[in-house]
Amino acid sequence: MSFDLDLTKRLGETEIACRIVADAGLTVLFGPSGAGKTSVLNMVAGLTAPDAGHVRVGGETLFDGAAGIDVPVAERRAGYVFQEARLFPHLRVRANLLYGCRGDGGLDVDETIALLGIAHLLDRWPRTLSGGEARRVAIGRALLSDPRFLLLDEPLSSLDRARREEIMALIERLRDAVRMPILMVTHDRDEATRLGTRVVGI
Ligand SMILES: Nc1ncnc2c1ncn2[C@@H]1O[C@H](COP(=O)(O)OP(=O)(O)OP(=O)(O)O)[C@@H](O)[C@H]1O
Repeated sequence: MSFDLDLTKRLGETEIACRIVADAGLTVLFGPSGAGKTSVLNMVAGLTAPDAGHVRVGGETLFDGAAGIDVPVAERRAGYVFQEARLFPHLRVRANLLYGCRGDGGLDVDETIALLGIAHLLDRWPRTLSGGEARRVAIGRALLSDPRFLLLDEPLSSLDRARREEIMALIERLRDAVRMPILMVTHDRDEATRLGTRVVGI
C-alpha cells in the first residue's frame, strides 16, 4: 500500500474530508480550487495536523489521531514540491539541489541532474530561471533529499503549453523510474488522467 489516508480537518468555513487507499505508482488527488487539496498534502507532510483520522505511507503510520501518533515533519521524509518552486533565492541552483542531500542511499546526484535536464543551470541564480526551469530544480531538490515519498502540488500550474508538456513527460519518467509513492494534486482532468496510476476525487 503506498497511501492509506483517512482525514478530516476543519479550516475556517471549509470541512475537508479525504479518503485514499492506493497501491504503488502515482496517485492523483483531483478536485476544484478550494476543495482542500493542498491542505491534504500538508497533512501528509506533517505541516498541518488533521482533526481526526490516519495517515499511512508505505505501511508506516505517520499520524493516527485515536492512537496519539504524530510523527514529526523531519522524520516523515517527504519530498515536497510546493505549488510555487520556493527555491532559496540566495543559493545558486547547485546549492539548492544539494540543500537536503544526505549523500547516503537515495538517488545519484549526477543521474538526477541528467534525468531533470538541468546540468546547464547549475551555476545560475533562481531569479534568472523560467517557471519550468525552477519547477525542475524544485523537483530535483525534493528527490535528492532522499525522500520516502513525493508530494507534488500542481506541478504544471502557470506554465505555458510547451513547458507543461516537458514537465509532464518528466513526471511520467519519474513515475516509471523512481520506485517511490507519489501523491500529486491537480484540478486539471487531462493531467490527472494522463499521469495518474490512480485518480481520487476530493
Ligand atoms: N488557515 C486557514 N484558515 C481558514 N481557512 C483556510 C485555511 N487554510 C485553508 N483554508 C481554506 O480551506 C480551503 C481549502 O484550501 P486548500 O488550499 O487546501 O485548497 P486547494 O484545493 O488546494 O485549492 P487550490 O487548488 O486553489 O490551491 C480553502 O477554502 C481555503 O480558503
